[in-house]
Amino acid sequence: MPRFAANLSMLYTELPFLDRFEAAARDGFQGVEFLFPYAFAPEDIAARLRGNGLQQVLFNAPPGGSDAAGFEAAWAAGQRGTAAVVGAEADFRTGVQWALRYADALDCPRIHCMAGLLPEAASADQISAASSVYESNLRWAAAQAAAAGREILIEPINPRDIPRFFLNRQDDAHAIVQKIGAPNLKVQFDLYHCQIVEGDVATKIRHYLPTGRVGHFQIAGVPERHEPDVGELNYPYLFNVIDEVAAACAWQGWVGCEYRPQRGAVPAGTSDGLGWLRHATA
Ligand SMILES: O=C(O)C(=O)[C@H](O)CO
Ligand SMILES: [Mg+2]
Repeated sequence: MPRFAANLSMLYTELPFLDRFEAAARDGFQGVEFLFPYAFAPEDIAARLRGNGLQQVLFNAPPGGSDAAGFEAAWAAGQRGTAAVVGAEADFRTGVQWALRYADALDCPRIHCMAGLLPEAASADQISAASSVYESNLRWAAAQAAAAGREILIEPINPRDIPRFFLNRQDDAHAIVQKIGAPNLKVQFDLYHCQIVEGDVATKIRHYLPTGRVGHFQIAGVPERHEPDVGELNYPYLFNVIDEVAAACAWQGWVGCEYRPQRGAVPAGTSDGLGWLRHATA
């Protein structure tokens, strides 16, 4: 079975953030991911990782803004990344530098750089300008990350959850990664978003995983974004597909569990809903 990482921004939210690490380890996770570490000192997060025998496998570069308070304010104001946002190039670079410092402290191999939003009713010229900024920002970020031994990931996100998000489709993500051609620039393949936007998920795993351009998977039930055993995707089948293809191409990444638990009562809500994980790893 794939290696599963708990997404601590969505799982265990019944607990304070720093206590979620222990809860994840107690449930058998060996890796964790989350959106943003910037509200906490890197050494405090590193201590929780070490103390619970966990690996940090992924987190996001800031969503906008230029310092820790600004990052939180940007997220609260609806900013969803700066990589493809014309005029936000300085914030993008500052954000990547912050992320690389945290990645070093947390020994985290991957950083997700969210693309950000297009303007309302974007014209063809505005879309083309966003594409150019996206390409030059990602080239720069991949070079910075390569020097630090890290990967940069980009993720297609469905436009129902994030209207006007610049990157929605797997083929568009792979096209930009191929065009830039940096070996440490990869795609974060979130099966939840893929199913909502385009479907044909198993075939896309078989097509894209062997290219070497997939850096990470994420999962959730569709359409409610609850546990993976709730909804229209057959995850036991998809886990077998990932296993089979990963073995054939020696892929050794992680599958992030990025869903909102629906089962059980607080405080055991997240753990109660992990029957799917116990079944998958039995
Ligand atoms: O929303 C998702 O699927 C993600 O993975 C982002 O990192 C969070 O917006
Ligand atoms: Mg995701």
